Amino acid sequence: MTDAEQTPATAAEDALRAELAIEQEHVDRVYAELERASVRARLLEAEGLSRGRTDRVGDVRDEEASALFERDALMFNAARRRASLDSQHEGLVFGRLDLDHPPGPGEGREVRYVGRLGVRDEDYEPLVIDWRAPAAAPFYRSTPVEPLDVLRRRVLRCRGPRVVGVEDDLLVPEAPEDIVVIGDGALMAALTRSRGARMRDIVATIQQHQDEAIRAKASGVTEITGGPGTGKTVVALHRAAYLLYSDRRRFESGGVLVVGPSAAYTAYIERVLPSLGEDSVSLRALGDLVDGISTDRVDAPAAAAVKGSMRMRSVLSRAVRGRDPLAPTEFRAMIAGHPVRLDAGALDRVRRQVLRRQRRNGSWDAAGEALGEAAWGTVHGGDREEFFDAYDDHLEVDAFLREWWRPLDPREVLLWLADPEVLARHARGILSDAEQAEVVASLEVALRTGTWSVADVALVDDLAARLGPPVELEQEERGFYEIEELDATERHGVQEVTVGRQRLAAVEPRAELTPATARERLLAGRIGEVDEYAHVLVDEAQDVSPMQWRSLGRRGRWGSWTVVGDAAQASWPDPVEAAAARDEAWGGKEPARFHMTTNYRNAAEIFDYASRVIRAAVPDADIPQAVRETGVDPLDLTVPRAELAERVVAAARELLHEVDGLVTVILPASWDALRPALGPLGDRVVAIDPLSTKGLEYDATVVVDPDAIVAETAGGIRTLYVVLTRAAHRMTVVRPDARRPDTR
Ligand SMILES: Nc1ncnc2c1ncn2[C@@H]1O[C@H](COP(=O)(O)OP(=O)(O)OP(=O)(O)O)[C@@H](O)[C@H]1O
Repeated sequence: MTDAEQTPATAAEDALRAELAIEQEHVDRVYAELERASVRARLLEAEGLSRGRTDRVGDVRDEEASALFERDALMFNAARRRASLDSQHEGLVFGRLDLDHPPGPGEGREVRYVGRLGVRDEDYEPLVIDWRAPAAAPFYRSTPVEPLDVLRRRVLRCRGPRVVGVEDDLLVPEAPEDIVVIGDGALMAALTRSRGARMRDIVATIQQHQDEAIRAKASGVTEITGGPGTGKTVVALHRAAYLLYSDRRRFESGGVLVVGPSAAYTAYIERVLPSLGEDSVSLRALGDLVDGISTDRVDAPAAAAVKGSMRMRSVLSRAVRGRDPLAPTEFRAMIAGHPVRLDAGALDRVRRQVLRRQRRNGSWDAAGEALGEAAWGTVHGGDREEFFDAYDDHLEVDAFLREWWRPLDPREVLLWLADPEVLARHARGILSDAEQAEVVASLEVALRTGTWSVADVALVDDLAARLGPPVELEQEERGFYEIEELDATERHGVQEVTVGRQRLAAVEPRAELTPATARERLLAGRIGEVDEYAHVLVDEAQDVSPMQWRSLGRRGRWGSWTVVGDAAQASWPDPVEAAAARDEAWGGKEPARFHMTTNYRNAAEIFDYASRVIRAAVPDADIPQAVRETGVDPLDLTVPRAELAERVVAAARELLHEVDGLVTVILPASWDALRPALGPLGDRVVAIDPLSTKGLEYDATVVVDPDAIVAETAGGIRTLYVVLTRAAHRMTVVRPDARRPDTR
């Protein structure tokens, strides 16, 4: 076939083949260089010389700093990460820029490759530039209006080391002859692809406005807002990777904490940072924020609202200063020949006096001294020094203190509030009777099920901060051996033993070993101390309660913040109180704000449907622009209530034919019984409750009974809006007919 006879289709295929071959050649060079680096790294390691970490210093915005990178160390890192990149079938090299610099220094043509990490050849020439380096910025920043010397931006699609596709954007009105342009643009290609069970990184197609948020300055607070699907989460994660790159010393040693609403969310995003080469970031759900507790159980909305409110602060403060229900209410002893008696009122005064200045768990000595002074105050006559010598060595005093001032576990203090009388004492004038009843009922659920709720975690954290870290009491020799022996006697059926006047709890099995009862399960293990971070990234910030903001604030006291949210998706009932708590957590810093306005997730038809729903209820909702049309409207089916289950199954089955990825059926609690009916459809169909869909996305969704979703969740219509914006490609809504009787 001559050139003249070649059809347009074959010409395009030939052009593509030729371009793929050119790119493959470069990618092969990169992998060969990495192979050499990996051999060198192994040698270094064998010699014990490897540091395993780059020595980067300063801010990489300063191009000069790149000269400080130590090549071998950099390459070691690169080699170490290659294995994980290969296993994920992600491209190490994903971009190419063809630049044409104007006359002056460095004028003329230049080709730059952009990838997940920087690789240099033996002459220190860059083969690939790390996407976060300043030299890669034009890859994200160039536009036809401001091309930044870029002629063509090319996205390479690789499977492992193999180049399988390219997509080009031309940045100048007309391409020079040698510049071939392929495809319709990488962004649309990426958005049309099927979604997996895990979020993917977007390094190859970050948009200009997203790049600005990613590279925003590292200090202070960066706030990213925008409607559903605008890339807030994925941008924030790329920002975390950028911060680690730009100031690794500060952020790797200080730590970066990423917090999301649920364990399902952290599982969904967990691949993004490793695929960008960062695995030193700590991902936590709000229910896992405190070491020693891990939960995803949520309270009923009314209880969660009370427990998350700032008013709980005062209740907890009173509880910590209040009387330990297990503490003795009288102190009696014969000290240096003086009978001493302190009643409950006197003991209360001593306790309040100590706690005015010190935290409970760190004040054993102070409590002992104050008790001694109070005891001495009741003695008439006698020698003070003699009295205190006897007091200090008195076994009964020690035994009393061990009960009266025992170290308190914050979880135990929270459980005190399950007693309505105790709660009423501490919550008087703060919580209404109905609110107190909610708290009691929710703690009863904890005691019944042996599981904390997500809202409890912030309360435990607050109490832990008030109580101070638990201290191990020194074991008196006598007590120590006896307690050990008591464990043995228990095995012989001994139920209760007394040392002096102290009853020991030796009969209780150790919670960590045999968490038999629900209460023991609640108290098993230990509450860890607060880890502080150099950067805290909070996603779905609109749902964080005031008490949860306090927990986060403790972790980011000295750090910088990235906060991501959309008020229209909020399920927290008091946004004003939450905003005040949030500002307090940030230390009153004024945020740098970035607002995202393009919805990259939903097909325009799906998002139109969702935005009509939210606009009716929240006219000022932040509505982004959806960029991708499929030509297929969502289906909205009203079916007889008795047929709902089979119609949902049929809808899910239908969608399985239309998409490649997951079909997710979103079920309000009242339709939860429908789950087993979905089982036979296989593992591409999953069922989930409305609240757990926060931050997630699927190829297709079946939304069951939207009115029930509104009625049964704290966020009401806002939760429904979240649910309606989860599908990328297809959505079917199935609602029971309210007018038809419940029969076929
Ligand atoms: N530049 C981009 N290139 C390719 N895909 C993108 C880009 N920006 C966003 N996306 C995709 O759009 C989808 C939505 O992104 P993301 O989940 O971060 O949005 P969000 O604003 O956090 O949404 P929501 O608030 O609804 O949870 C994701 O699949 C993400 O990968």
